Amino acid sequence: MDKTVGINHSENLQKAGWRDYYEMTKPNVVLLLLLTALVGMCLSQPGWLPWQPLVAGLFGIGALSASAAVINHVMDRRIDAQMARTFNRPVPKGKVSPRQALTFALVLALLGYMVLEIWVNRLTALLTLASLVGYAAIYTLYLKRATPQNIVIGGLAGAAPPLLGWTAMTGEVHAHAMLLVLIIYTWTPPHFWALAIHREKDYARAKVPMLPVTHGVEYTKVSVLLYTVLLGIVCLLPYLVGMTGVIYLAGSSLLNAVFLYYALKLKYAPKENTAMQTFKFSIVHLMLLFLLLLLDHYFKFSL
Ligand code: HEM
Ligand SMILES: CC(C)=CCC/C(C)=C/CC/C(C)=C/COP(=O)(O)OP(=O)(O)O
Repeated sequence: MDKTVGINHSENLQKAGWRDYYEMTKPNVVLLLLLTALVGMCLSQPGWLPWQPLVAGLFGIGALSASAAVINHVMDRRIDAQMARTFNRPVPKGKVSPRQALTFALVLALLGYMVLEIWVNRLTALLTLASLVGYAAIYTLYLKRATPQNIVIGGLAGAAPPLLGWTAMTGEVHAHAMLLVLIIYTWTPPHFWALAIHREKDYARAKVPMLPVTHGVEYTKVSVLLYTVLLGIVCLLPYLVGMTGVIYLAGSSLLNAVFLYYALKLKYAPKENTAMQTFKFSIVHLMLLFLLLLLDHYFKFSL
């Protein structure tokens, strides 16, 4: 059955509540982004963090990320209306008008930017704003519709938060922060393409040129596998440059072995739900990987 309904133009058919606004901020994604920003903050220095850049930094990065997510809901409303996964979102449903959503996004962005500028530093404010533009404008408005490499290029915006956390504490870009960015950047293709394989028909119907639509599911599975191997190598770098210790090395190797198992299964012995399982595991993988970085860091300083 075709569950998609198209945009509901009869204004406010159902009244919008705070839950609709909350949903548009992609809260689970923003929470994980904030964990990676927090890890960037913690790894930038030994011992306890100063509370002002900690609280203001997380608030500002969170508010600008949420704003980017709301803008994505507005700009993608026509695409979202055609996909089973997204047709029920507040904007395509007509619960929140594009103008209301954009006003909400503007308030979040102004608030977030001001907090970063006043209580953190200008470098962090500008880099976070650049990430918002990278995701909400460059990825959403252009790349997503233009090329199957959309998420590879656009992934840089979502990978930025560890660097944003680091600069919030130190005011400087550091090579160790760039390694954390590189990890998320390499993680993004298997994270997203696993889901895109599962939702290939959705994307085809909405005419979004995602890799499984343009190059086929088998080609995408090979790409997931290759990026997962690359991720395993990139995850070794923090240990090899002396940034982390053996706790991280052992834990991350285990996580990457499990990710590789899913990627191999997806290519060579898939069941109906393997793609979705791989996508779900990617989220657990990134969360545990960044928690491991924290554990490893504080263990080193407690010795
Ligand atoms: C260009 C980069 C990215 C793309 C295209 C992408 C794509 C997606 C998509 C389409 C979903 C929705 C799945 C659904 O609704 O069932 C999703 C979910 C998710 N993504 Fe990503 N993602 C990207 C980067 C990231 C980053 C950087 C993070 C965090 C560090 C992240 C964390 C998550 C989380 C936590 C979910 C689950 C959300 C939920 O269950 O509500 N993603 N991703
Ligand atoms: C300031 C800053 C760090 C900004 C980055 C913000 C951000 C929310 C990044 C996450 C990337 C993401 C969820 C992409 C999916 O978009 P999609 O349109 O492909 O997925 P959808 O179909 O679920 O909307």
